[in-house]
Amino acid sequence: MAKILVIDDERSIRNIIGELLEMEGHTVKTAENGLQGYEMIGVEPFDLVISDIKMPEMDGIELLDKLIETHPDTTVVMISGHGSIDTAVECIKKGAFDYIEKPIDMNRILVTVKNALERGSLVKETKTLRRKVHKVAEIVGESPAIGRVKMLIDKVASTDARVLITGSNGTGKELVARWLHEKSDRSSMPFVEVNCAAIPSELIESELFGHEKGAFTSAIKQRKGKFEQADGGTIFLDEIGDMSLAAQAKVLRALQERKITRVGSDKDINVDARVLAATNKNLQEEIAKGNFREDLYHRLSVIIIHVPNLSDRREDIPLLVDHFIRAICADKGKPLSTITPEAVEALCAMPWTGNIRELHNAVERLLILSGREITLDDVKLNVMQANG
Ligand SMILES: Nc1ncnc2c1ncn2[C@@H]1O[C@H](COP(=O)(O)OP(=O)(O)OP(=O)(O)O)[C@@H](O)[C@H]1O
Repeated sequence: MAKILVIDDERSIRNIIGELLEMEGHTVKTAENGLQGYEMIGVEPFDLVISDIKMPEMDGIELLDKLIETHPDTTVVMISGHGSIDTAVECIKKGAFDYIEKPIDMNRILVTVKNALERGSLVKETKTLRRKVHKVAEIVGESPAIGRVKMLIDKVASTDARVLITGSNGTGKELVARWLHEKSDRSSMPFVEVNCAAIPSELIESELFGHEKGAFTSAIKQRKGKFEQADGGTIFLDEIGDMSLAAQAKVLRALQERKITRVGSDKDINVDARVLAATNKNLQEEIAKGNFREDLYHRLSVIIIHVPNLSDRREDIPLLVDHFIRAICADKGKPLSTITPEAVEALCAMPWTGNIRELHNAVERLLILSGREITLDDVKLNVMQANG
């Protein structure tokens, strides 16, 4: 059943609609004006908002405008008084789903709510399907080293345990994080990635936790942070070892209390996001140097998945080369190229300090620069020499 928020300054209207919908099995909360309602929506999500138009503090139109900006997926139904039908029609043009006229007709409410909830679930379903179409790439490899990684993914994905993914650049840490999400019960909800190294330290707090309008000079409107965007889903904190100590303290609080506060606000917001983190740094060393908080490390590393270097699983290289040739040719709409066994052997013997990303780029380069068959000479000329 759905969670519905009824906003009206007339208590009798709130009660009539509330009781009716509760009898239908829905969970109903009420607010006296737009401002109060908007604050409640900031704290917990609602499947449907039913709002009066004329109200003190913040009216229904202003509320609708704000919701379209900050909660575009929320379905809104307006309640219009005798004189405000034109305004109600305006609201529908803006994005409200429908309106109900006063005096309230019980049957009309039930039909409108049913339709509005159906629309809401269709929007969610479409998003889920869209996400499914962008399927997560396969983890290719049959070596014992990658087999252990896959086994750990299968074991821990469906738990809500926090996972720290370690390994060098380009080994596939992000891919592991995506699979942990994909194989979890949260897979129909968002997977939100944050590259902690790419965000300047003075912006990271607002990026992670959001901000209120006017919280700082460039905060021209309210914005949800990544933790809120990941509510119900997974947040992936990539390059966590590069996060400033100040930001680490804030993340620690979010993990301990499962609550966040937007910059410029003093209100706590509950968030239910599973946290995955990755790093190519040795966090124990960073702790010893005073660059990383030990308490945060222990919060993040309930499970540790180490993704091995490609040089430690060379037996996977032929499979990966074959996989990348097929994937890149299909992607570019090119006929399938082949590669000679000697060329594969040469690729297997290379150092691959950039790991799978480097191998992928090398195969892409070979497909561009070689003929339909990739030979040992092609590898020597375009990969070995190019890599010095
Ligand atoms: N086992 C694998 N099979 C197929 N493709 C893989 C595999 N592992 C990684 N890849 C591909 O290699 C590329 C690099 O992987 P990914 O971005 O996950 O690495 P990373 O460890 O997160 O890198 P960085 O530390 O630089 O962020 C991606 O295109 C990914 O899809």
